[in-house]
Amino acid sequence: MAKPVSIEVWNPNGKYRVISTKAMPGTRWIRLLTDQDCRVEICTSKKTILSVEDIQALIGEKCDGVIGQLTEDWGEALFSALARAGGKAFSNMAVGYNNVDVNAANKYGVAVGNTPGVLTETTAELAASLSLAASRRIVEADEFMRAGLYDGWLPHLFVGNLLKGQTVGVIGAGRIGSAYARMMIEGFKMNLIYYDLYQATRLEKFVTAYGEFLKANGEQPVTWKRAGSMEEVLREGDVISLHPILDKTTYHLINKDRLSIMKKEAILINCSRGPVVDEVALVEHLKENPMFRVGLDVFEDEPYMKPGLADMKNAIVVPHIASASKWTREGMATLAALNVLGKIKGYPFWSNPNNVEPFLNENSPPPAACPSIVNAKNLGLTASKL
Ligand SMILES: NC(=O)c1ccc[n+]([C@@H]2O[C@H](COP(=O)([O-])OP(=O)(O)OC[C@H]3O[C@@H](n4cnc5c(N)ncnc54)[C@H](O)[C@@H]3O)[C@@H](O)[C@H]2O)c1
Ligand SMILES: O=C(O)[C@H](O)CO
Repeated sequence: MAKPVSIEVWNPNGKYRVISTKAMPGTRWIRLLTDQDCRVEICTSKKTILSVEDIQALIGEKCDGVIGQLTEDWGEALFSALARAGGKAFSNMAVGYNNVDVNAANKYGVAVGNTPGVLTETTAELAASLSLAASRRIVEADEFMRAGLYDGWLPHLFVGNLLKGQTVGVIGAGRIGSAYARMMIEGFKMNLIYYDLYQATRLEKFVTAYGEFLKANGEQPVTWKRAGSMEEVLREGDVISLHPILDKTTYHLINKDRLSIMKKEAILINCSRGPVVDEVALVEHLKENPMFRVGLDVFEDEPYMKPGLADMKNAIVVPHIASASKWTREGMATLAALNVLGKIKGYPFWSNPNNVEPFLNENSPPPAACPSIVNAKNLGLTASKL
C-alpha cells in the first residue's frame, strides 16, 4: 500500500466526502460542492501523475465521489476501491475518457462523468495556432532570431505555405473538429474535406452558407466534401487535423502507409490523443520529408516523445495544452465537480451534453443535473427534463 497522500481540506464537517486528485483552476467548483454539504479533499502531492495505489490511499474507507485526471488509470482496481468506500461517482476533468474502463465502472455501479463542450473552442484554437505556426514556420523562425542568426531580409528566408484556397482536412468532425474546420474556413478561406463515421450536417450547412456569402461578395466560394474514406482526406488535404476520440478504431490511424499517401508538403496536426498517430513512423516520415510538417499537442507515450522527434525542425511540439485557457479550465473543473455532486444528490443526467452552458453561468445556480455522464444509459439513470 502506498503512503498516505497529502491533502488540503475544505468544509471539514461536510457530510459527503469528495476527493479531487489534483488542484483545479478557479474556486467555483469548490464552492458548489461545499455549499451542498460536501467535504472536499484536494490532493497536494507534488507527483504529476498519481499511481493507482496513491489514488486507492486517497479513497480510503469512505468516499462518495472522485474528480480525477486523464493521466490516471481508472480501471477495475480503482472502481472496486471506490465502490467499497460507498462511492457513486467519478468524473474525469477532460472530455476524452480513454483512461477510464467504463465497463469496470458499470460493473461497480459507478457513474463516469466527462467535460464536453466547454473546451471545444479553446482546443480548436490551439489546433488552428499549430496549423498557422507550422505553415509559416514560426517556431523555427523564432529560434533563428533568438540565436542571433538574422542578418537581413532574404527572398528565401523561412518561406512557408499560404493557407488561402488550400484544402483543410478534418478527421473526426465532432465538436472540436467542426469548430476547427469553421475557424480555418472562415479565417483563411480554405476548402473542406472531412471524414467521420457520421455526417457533420451543421458544418456542411455552415460551409455552404459561407460559400454563398463569399460568392455574393464577388469572392471565390469555399467548398466542402464528405470523404468516403480517410485515405481520400489524406491524399487531398494540405493541412490535416485529427480530432477523433481514441479507441481501437482510431489507434495508429496515422501509420507509415497512410503517411506515405499524404502530400509531401502537407501539415499534420494532432490535438486528439497521442496513440492516434504511430509516432515512430511519424519521426521516420519527418526525416525523409523535410517539407512535411507536424504540430503536436499530444504524444504516444506522454509525457515522453519517441526518440528523434525533439530533433526535428519540421515538428512543433507543445505539452498537451490545447484546453489550457482560463475560462475553459475553470469550466472543466465546474463540470467535473457537478457530475460528481449531481450523482451524490441523485439528480438526473443532463440530456444534451453538447449544451452545457447553463452549468457555466457564474451568476445563477447550476441546473439540478449531472452535466455529462457517459454511462448514464448503462446505469439506467434518468434523463433531465429541464
Ligand atoms: N489535446 C487536448 O487537450 C484535447 C482537448 C479536448 C479534447 N481532446 C480529444 O479530442 C477528442 C474529441 O473531442 P470532441 O469533444 O470533439 O468529441 P466528439 O465526440 O464531439 O468528436 C469525436 C468525433 O470523432 C468521430 N470518430 C469516432 N471514431 C472515428 C473513426 N474511427 N474515424 C473517424 N471519426 C471517428 C466521432 O464520430 C465524432 O464525431 C476527445 O475524445 C479527446 O480525446 C484533446
Ligand atoms: O480530453 C481532454 O479534455 C483533454 O485532453 C484535456 O483537456
